[in-house]
This record gives sequence, C-alpha cells and structure tokens, in this order.
Amino acid sequence: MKESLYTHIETVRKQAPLVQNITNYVVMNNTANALLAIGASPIMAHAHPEMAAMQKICNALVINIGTLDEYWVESMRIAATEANHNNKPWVLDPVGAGATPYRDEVLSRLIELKPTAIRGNASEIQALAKLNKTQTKGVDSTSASSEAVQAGQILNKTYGALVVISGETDIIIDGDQLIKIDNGNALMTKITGMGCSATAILAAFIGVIPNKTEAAVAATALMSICGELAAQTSNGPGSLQVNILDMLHSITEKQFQETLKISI
Ligand SMILES: Nc1ncnc2c1ncn2[C@@H]1O[C@H](COP(=O)(O)OP(=O)(O)O)[C@@H](O)[C@H]1O
Ligand SMILES: Cc1ncsc1CCOP(=O)(O)O
Ligand SMILES: [Mg+2]
Repeated sequence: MKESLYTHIETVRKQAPLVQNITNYVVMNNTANALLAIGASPIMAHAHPEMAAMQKICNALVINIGTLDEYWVESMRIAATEANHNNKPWVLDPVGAGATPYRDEVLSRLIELKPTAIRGNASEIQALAKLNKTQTKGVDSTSASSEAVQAGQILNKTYGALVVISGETDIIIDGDQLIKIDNGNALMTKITGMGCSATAILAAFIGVIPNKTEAAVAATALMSICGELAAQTSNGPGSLQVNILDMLHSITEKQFQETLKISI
C-alpha cells in the first residue's frame, strides 16, 4: 500500500473531483481552499431545492455539523439520502459531538443514514460511539486518538463506515485493518478548520479512488505530512495556515515518501 499512496494523490489532481460541502461558517473558506490546493473542486451548498441535482453532479459529499441550524440539518438529511440514492460516498464530520444533547441527537439521526466514512478527533469519535467518560469541551479533543480506538471499531462495525480518528497519531479503521500515521505537528491544533480540511480531503479521495481504505490512508497522510512540512517554515499559526495550502498544492512524491511514517 505504501508505494501506491502517492499515485492516489496524482489521481485526485488529474480527476479533480467535485465535492459538495454542507459545512460550518467558520471553515468554509479554508476548506474550499484546501480542496482547491489538492486539485479538487469545492462547492458549498445547502439550499433544499438544489440538494438532489447537486448530488447528481458531485463525486462526494461532506456533512460537517460544526455550526448546526435546523434548516441545515434538513439539508444534511436530504443530501445524504440523495448521495446514497446515487451511490456517491459521503463523509460525516461530527464536530463538537458530545458537547450538547442537540448535537448528539442530530448525529444519531445522521449516522443512521450510513456515512461511507467518519472523520473526527478522539473526543468526537468517543462521543459518537457513546463511550465518552467526560463531557466534550467543544470542538477540540481532550483525548488521545489511541483512547478512541474501541469507539472507532464500534462505529465501523455498527454502521459499516470507515473511521478516521485524528490527533498526534492518525488512526484509520476499516474492518480488521488498523493503520496508524505518525505525521503532523502540534501547531496544527492552533488553527481552526484543520480537522474540517482533513475531512473534505478525505471526501475528495474517496470520491475518485475505488479502494476506500487506501483513499483514506492517502488523504490522511497527505494532510498530516503537509502540516508537518509546512510547520518547518512557519513562525506560528498564521503562516502555518497559508503554508499548508502551498504544501498541499506542491508536495512531491519524494517529499511525501521521505516524510511518511506509517504502520500497517
Ligand atoms: N498533537 C498533534 N501533533 C501532530 N499533528 C496533530 C496533532 N493534533 C492534530 N494533528 C493533526 O492536525 C490535523 C487535524 O486533526 P485534529 O486536530 O485532531 O482535528 P480537529 O481539528 O477536528 O480537532 C490532522 O492532520 C492531525 O494529524
Ligand atoms: C470553532 C468552531 N466552532 C464551530 S465549528 C468550528 C470549527 C471547527 O474546526 P475543526 O474541527 O477543524 O478544528
Ligand atoms: Mg473537527
């Protein structure tokens, strides 16, 4: 698998998947920029009357519950249903799962629609599987990804979704496979929307790469490696945010392979 990961990055650049995002107000701009930087095409859309037509032309869908609103929850339900109907993959980002009962109630309805993949930080994955010992603080994790493995496995088994738990170590769970990626930089947690970008990139990859596990590993490794390399030339969160976009756009096979720390 290690050798084929970069070819998936090239496939995304060549095929330029169109990714519909129903995402939060905070990250719309940096998510769209991250998708453009990897060679994908973003569209942010949530109007009910265009959900069905949109899913017909898109390669993948992101449902991110960051700034929930009742109209948008219905947009999410319609879009996920249409994605399923058209055999299009969709990725759920359970932002702030466990923070409020409303978030958990909405998530329990969305997850029944069977996302292709789920990407969240450790606290969110624990809350989604109802295995959180403490209440979530907000959108940031208070657990390490290793503490959410059991939760990830429960979600994978119960809903059939591939699960990505992000953190210092990113963990990809798909059936019996558990793959770890040890790239990234702690400064990434000081920029809003890094996880949301990781989710959107994951959607772009599973939108055009038939092997969903490899797609998830390539997407996750790309985000973390770009964060790690960009941090080497950044003075703080501000420059890191910009430098990550540059790195997502320009990373070479040599840089990718030399930086990748993966255990399969
Ligand atoms: N402590 C850390 N060290 C290195 N990379 C990290 C660390 N925490 C998060 N990352 C990276 O930052 C990105 C966003 O992950 P995370 O912060 O867990 O998501 P979220 O923003 O949803 O909470 C991922 O690529 C992840 O690998
Ligand atoms: C701060 C904030 N509040 C609601 S959504 C959001 C952004 C969360 O982005 P990420 O999960 O990628 O850090
Ligand atoms: Mg997040």
